[in-house]
Amino acid sequence: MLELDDVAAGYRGKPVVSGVSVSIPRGGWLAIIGPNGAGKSTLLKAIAGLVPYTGSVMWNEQPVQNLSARERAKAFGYAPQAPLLPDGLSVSSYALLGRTPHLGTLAREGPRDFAVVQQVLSRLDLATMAERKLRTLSGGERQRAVLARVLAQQTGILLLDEPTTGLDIGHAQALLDLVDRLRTEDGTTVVSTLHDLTLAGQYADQLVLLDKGEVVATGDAGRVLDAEVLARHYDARLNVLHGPDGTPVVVPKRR
Ligand SMILES: Nc1ncnc2c1ncn2[C@@H]1O[C@H](COP(=O)(O)OP(=O)(O)OP(=O)(O)O)[C@@H](O)[C@H]1O
Repeated sequence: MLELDDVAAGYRGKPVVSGVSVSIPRGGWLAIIGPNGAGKSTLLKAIAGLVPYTGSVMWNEQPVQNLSARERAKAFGYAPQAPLLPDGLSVSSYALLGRTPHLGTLAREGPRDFAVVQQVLSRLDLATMAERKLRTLSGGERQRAVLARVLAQQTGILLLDEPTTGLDIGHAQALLDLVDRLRTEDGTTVVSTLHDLTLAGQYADQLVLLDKGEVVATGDAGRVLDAEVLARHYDARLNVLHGPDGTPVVVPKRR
């Protein structure tokens, strides 16, 4: 269980997000949605321990501040929105970095580590470019390499900042399906920001809508993806239709 209670976070002592309280059960998926600048990435970074916060973040009933660096790296896998990549590294060497928290002091990677990396690369459609340098990849391929490193980390919680940015619809679906499988098979807990509201509703079982740093709606997709609520907070013209299984489909309306 990941529990946030009255979390506020920001920069140089000035909060940009506040009053966030939410519980995500093991294997749950929380999508943080909201307009640009609402504070989504900041909230994710606070959970990852990368920006200071007030309030509490508990993992399995323990404050995460009490975790050692290694425990934290085993518990939290964080994929930032636009990471700086070591361009000269190959895709497989980069993904192998995700195994670091699992190695003993001074220990080298073993067969299991290589097997995990190989499996993740193949699931992300990167197996054929395992030996390519990161600088030679396309934008979407680089994005998938970042996710490969985080997935190879095999953490209890995945914190994914806009994981589908730059991915075509097929690769976006493959990635989200893979993450979904990890949570159902391994009980991985997922917190992700997502701009694609339809995908957020399809994959997450809980959504938090942030606007100007505050939670303005929370609950399942049927509740949060409400046309009037979204139009107001995104300042957008849109309709919410419903797919055959009842999931909301958010459609922009041209003037
Ligand atoms: N390092 C920083 N120092 C100061 N202010 C920052 C910093 N990073 C973000 N901010 C500000 O905090 C606010 C929230 O930013 P954040 O990146 O969390 O928003 P977001 O909801 O993820 O936006 P987007 O959808 O555009 O990615 C914005 O006003 C942003 O300008």
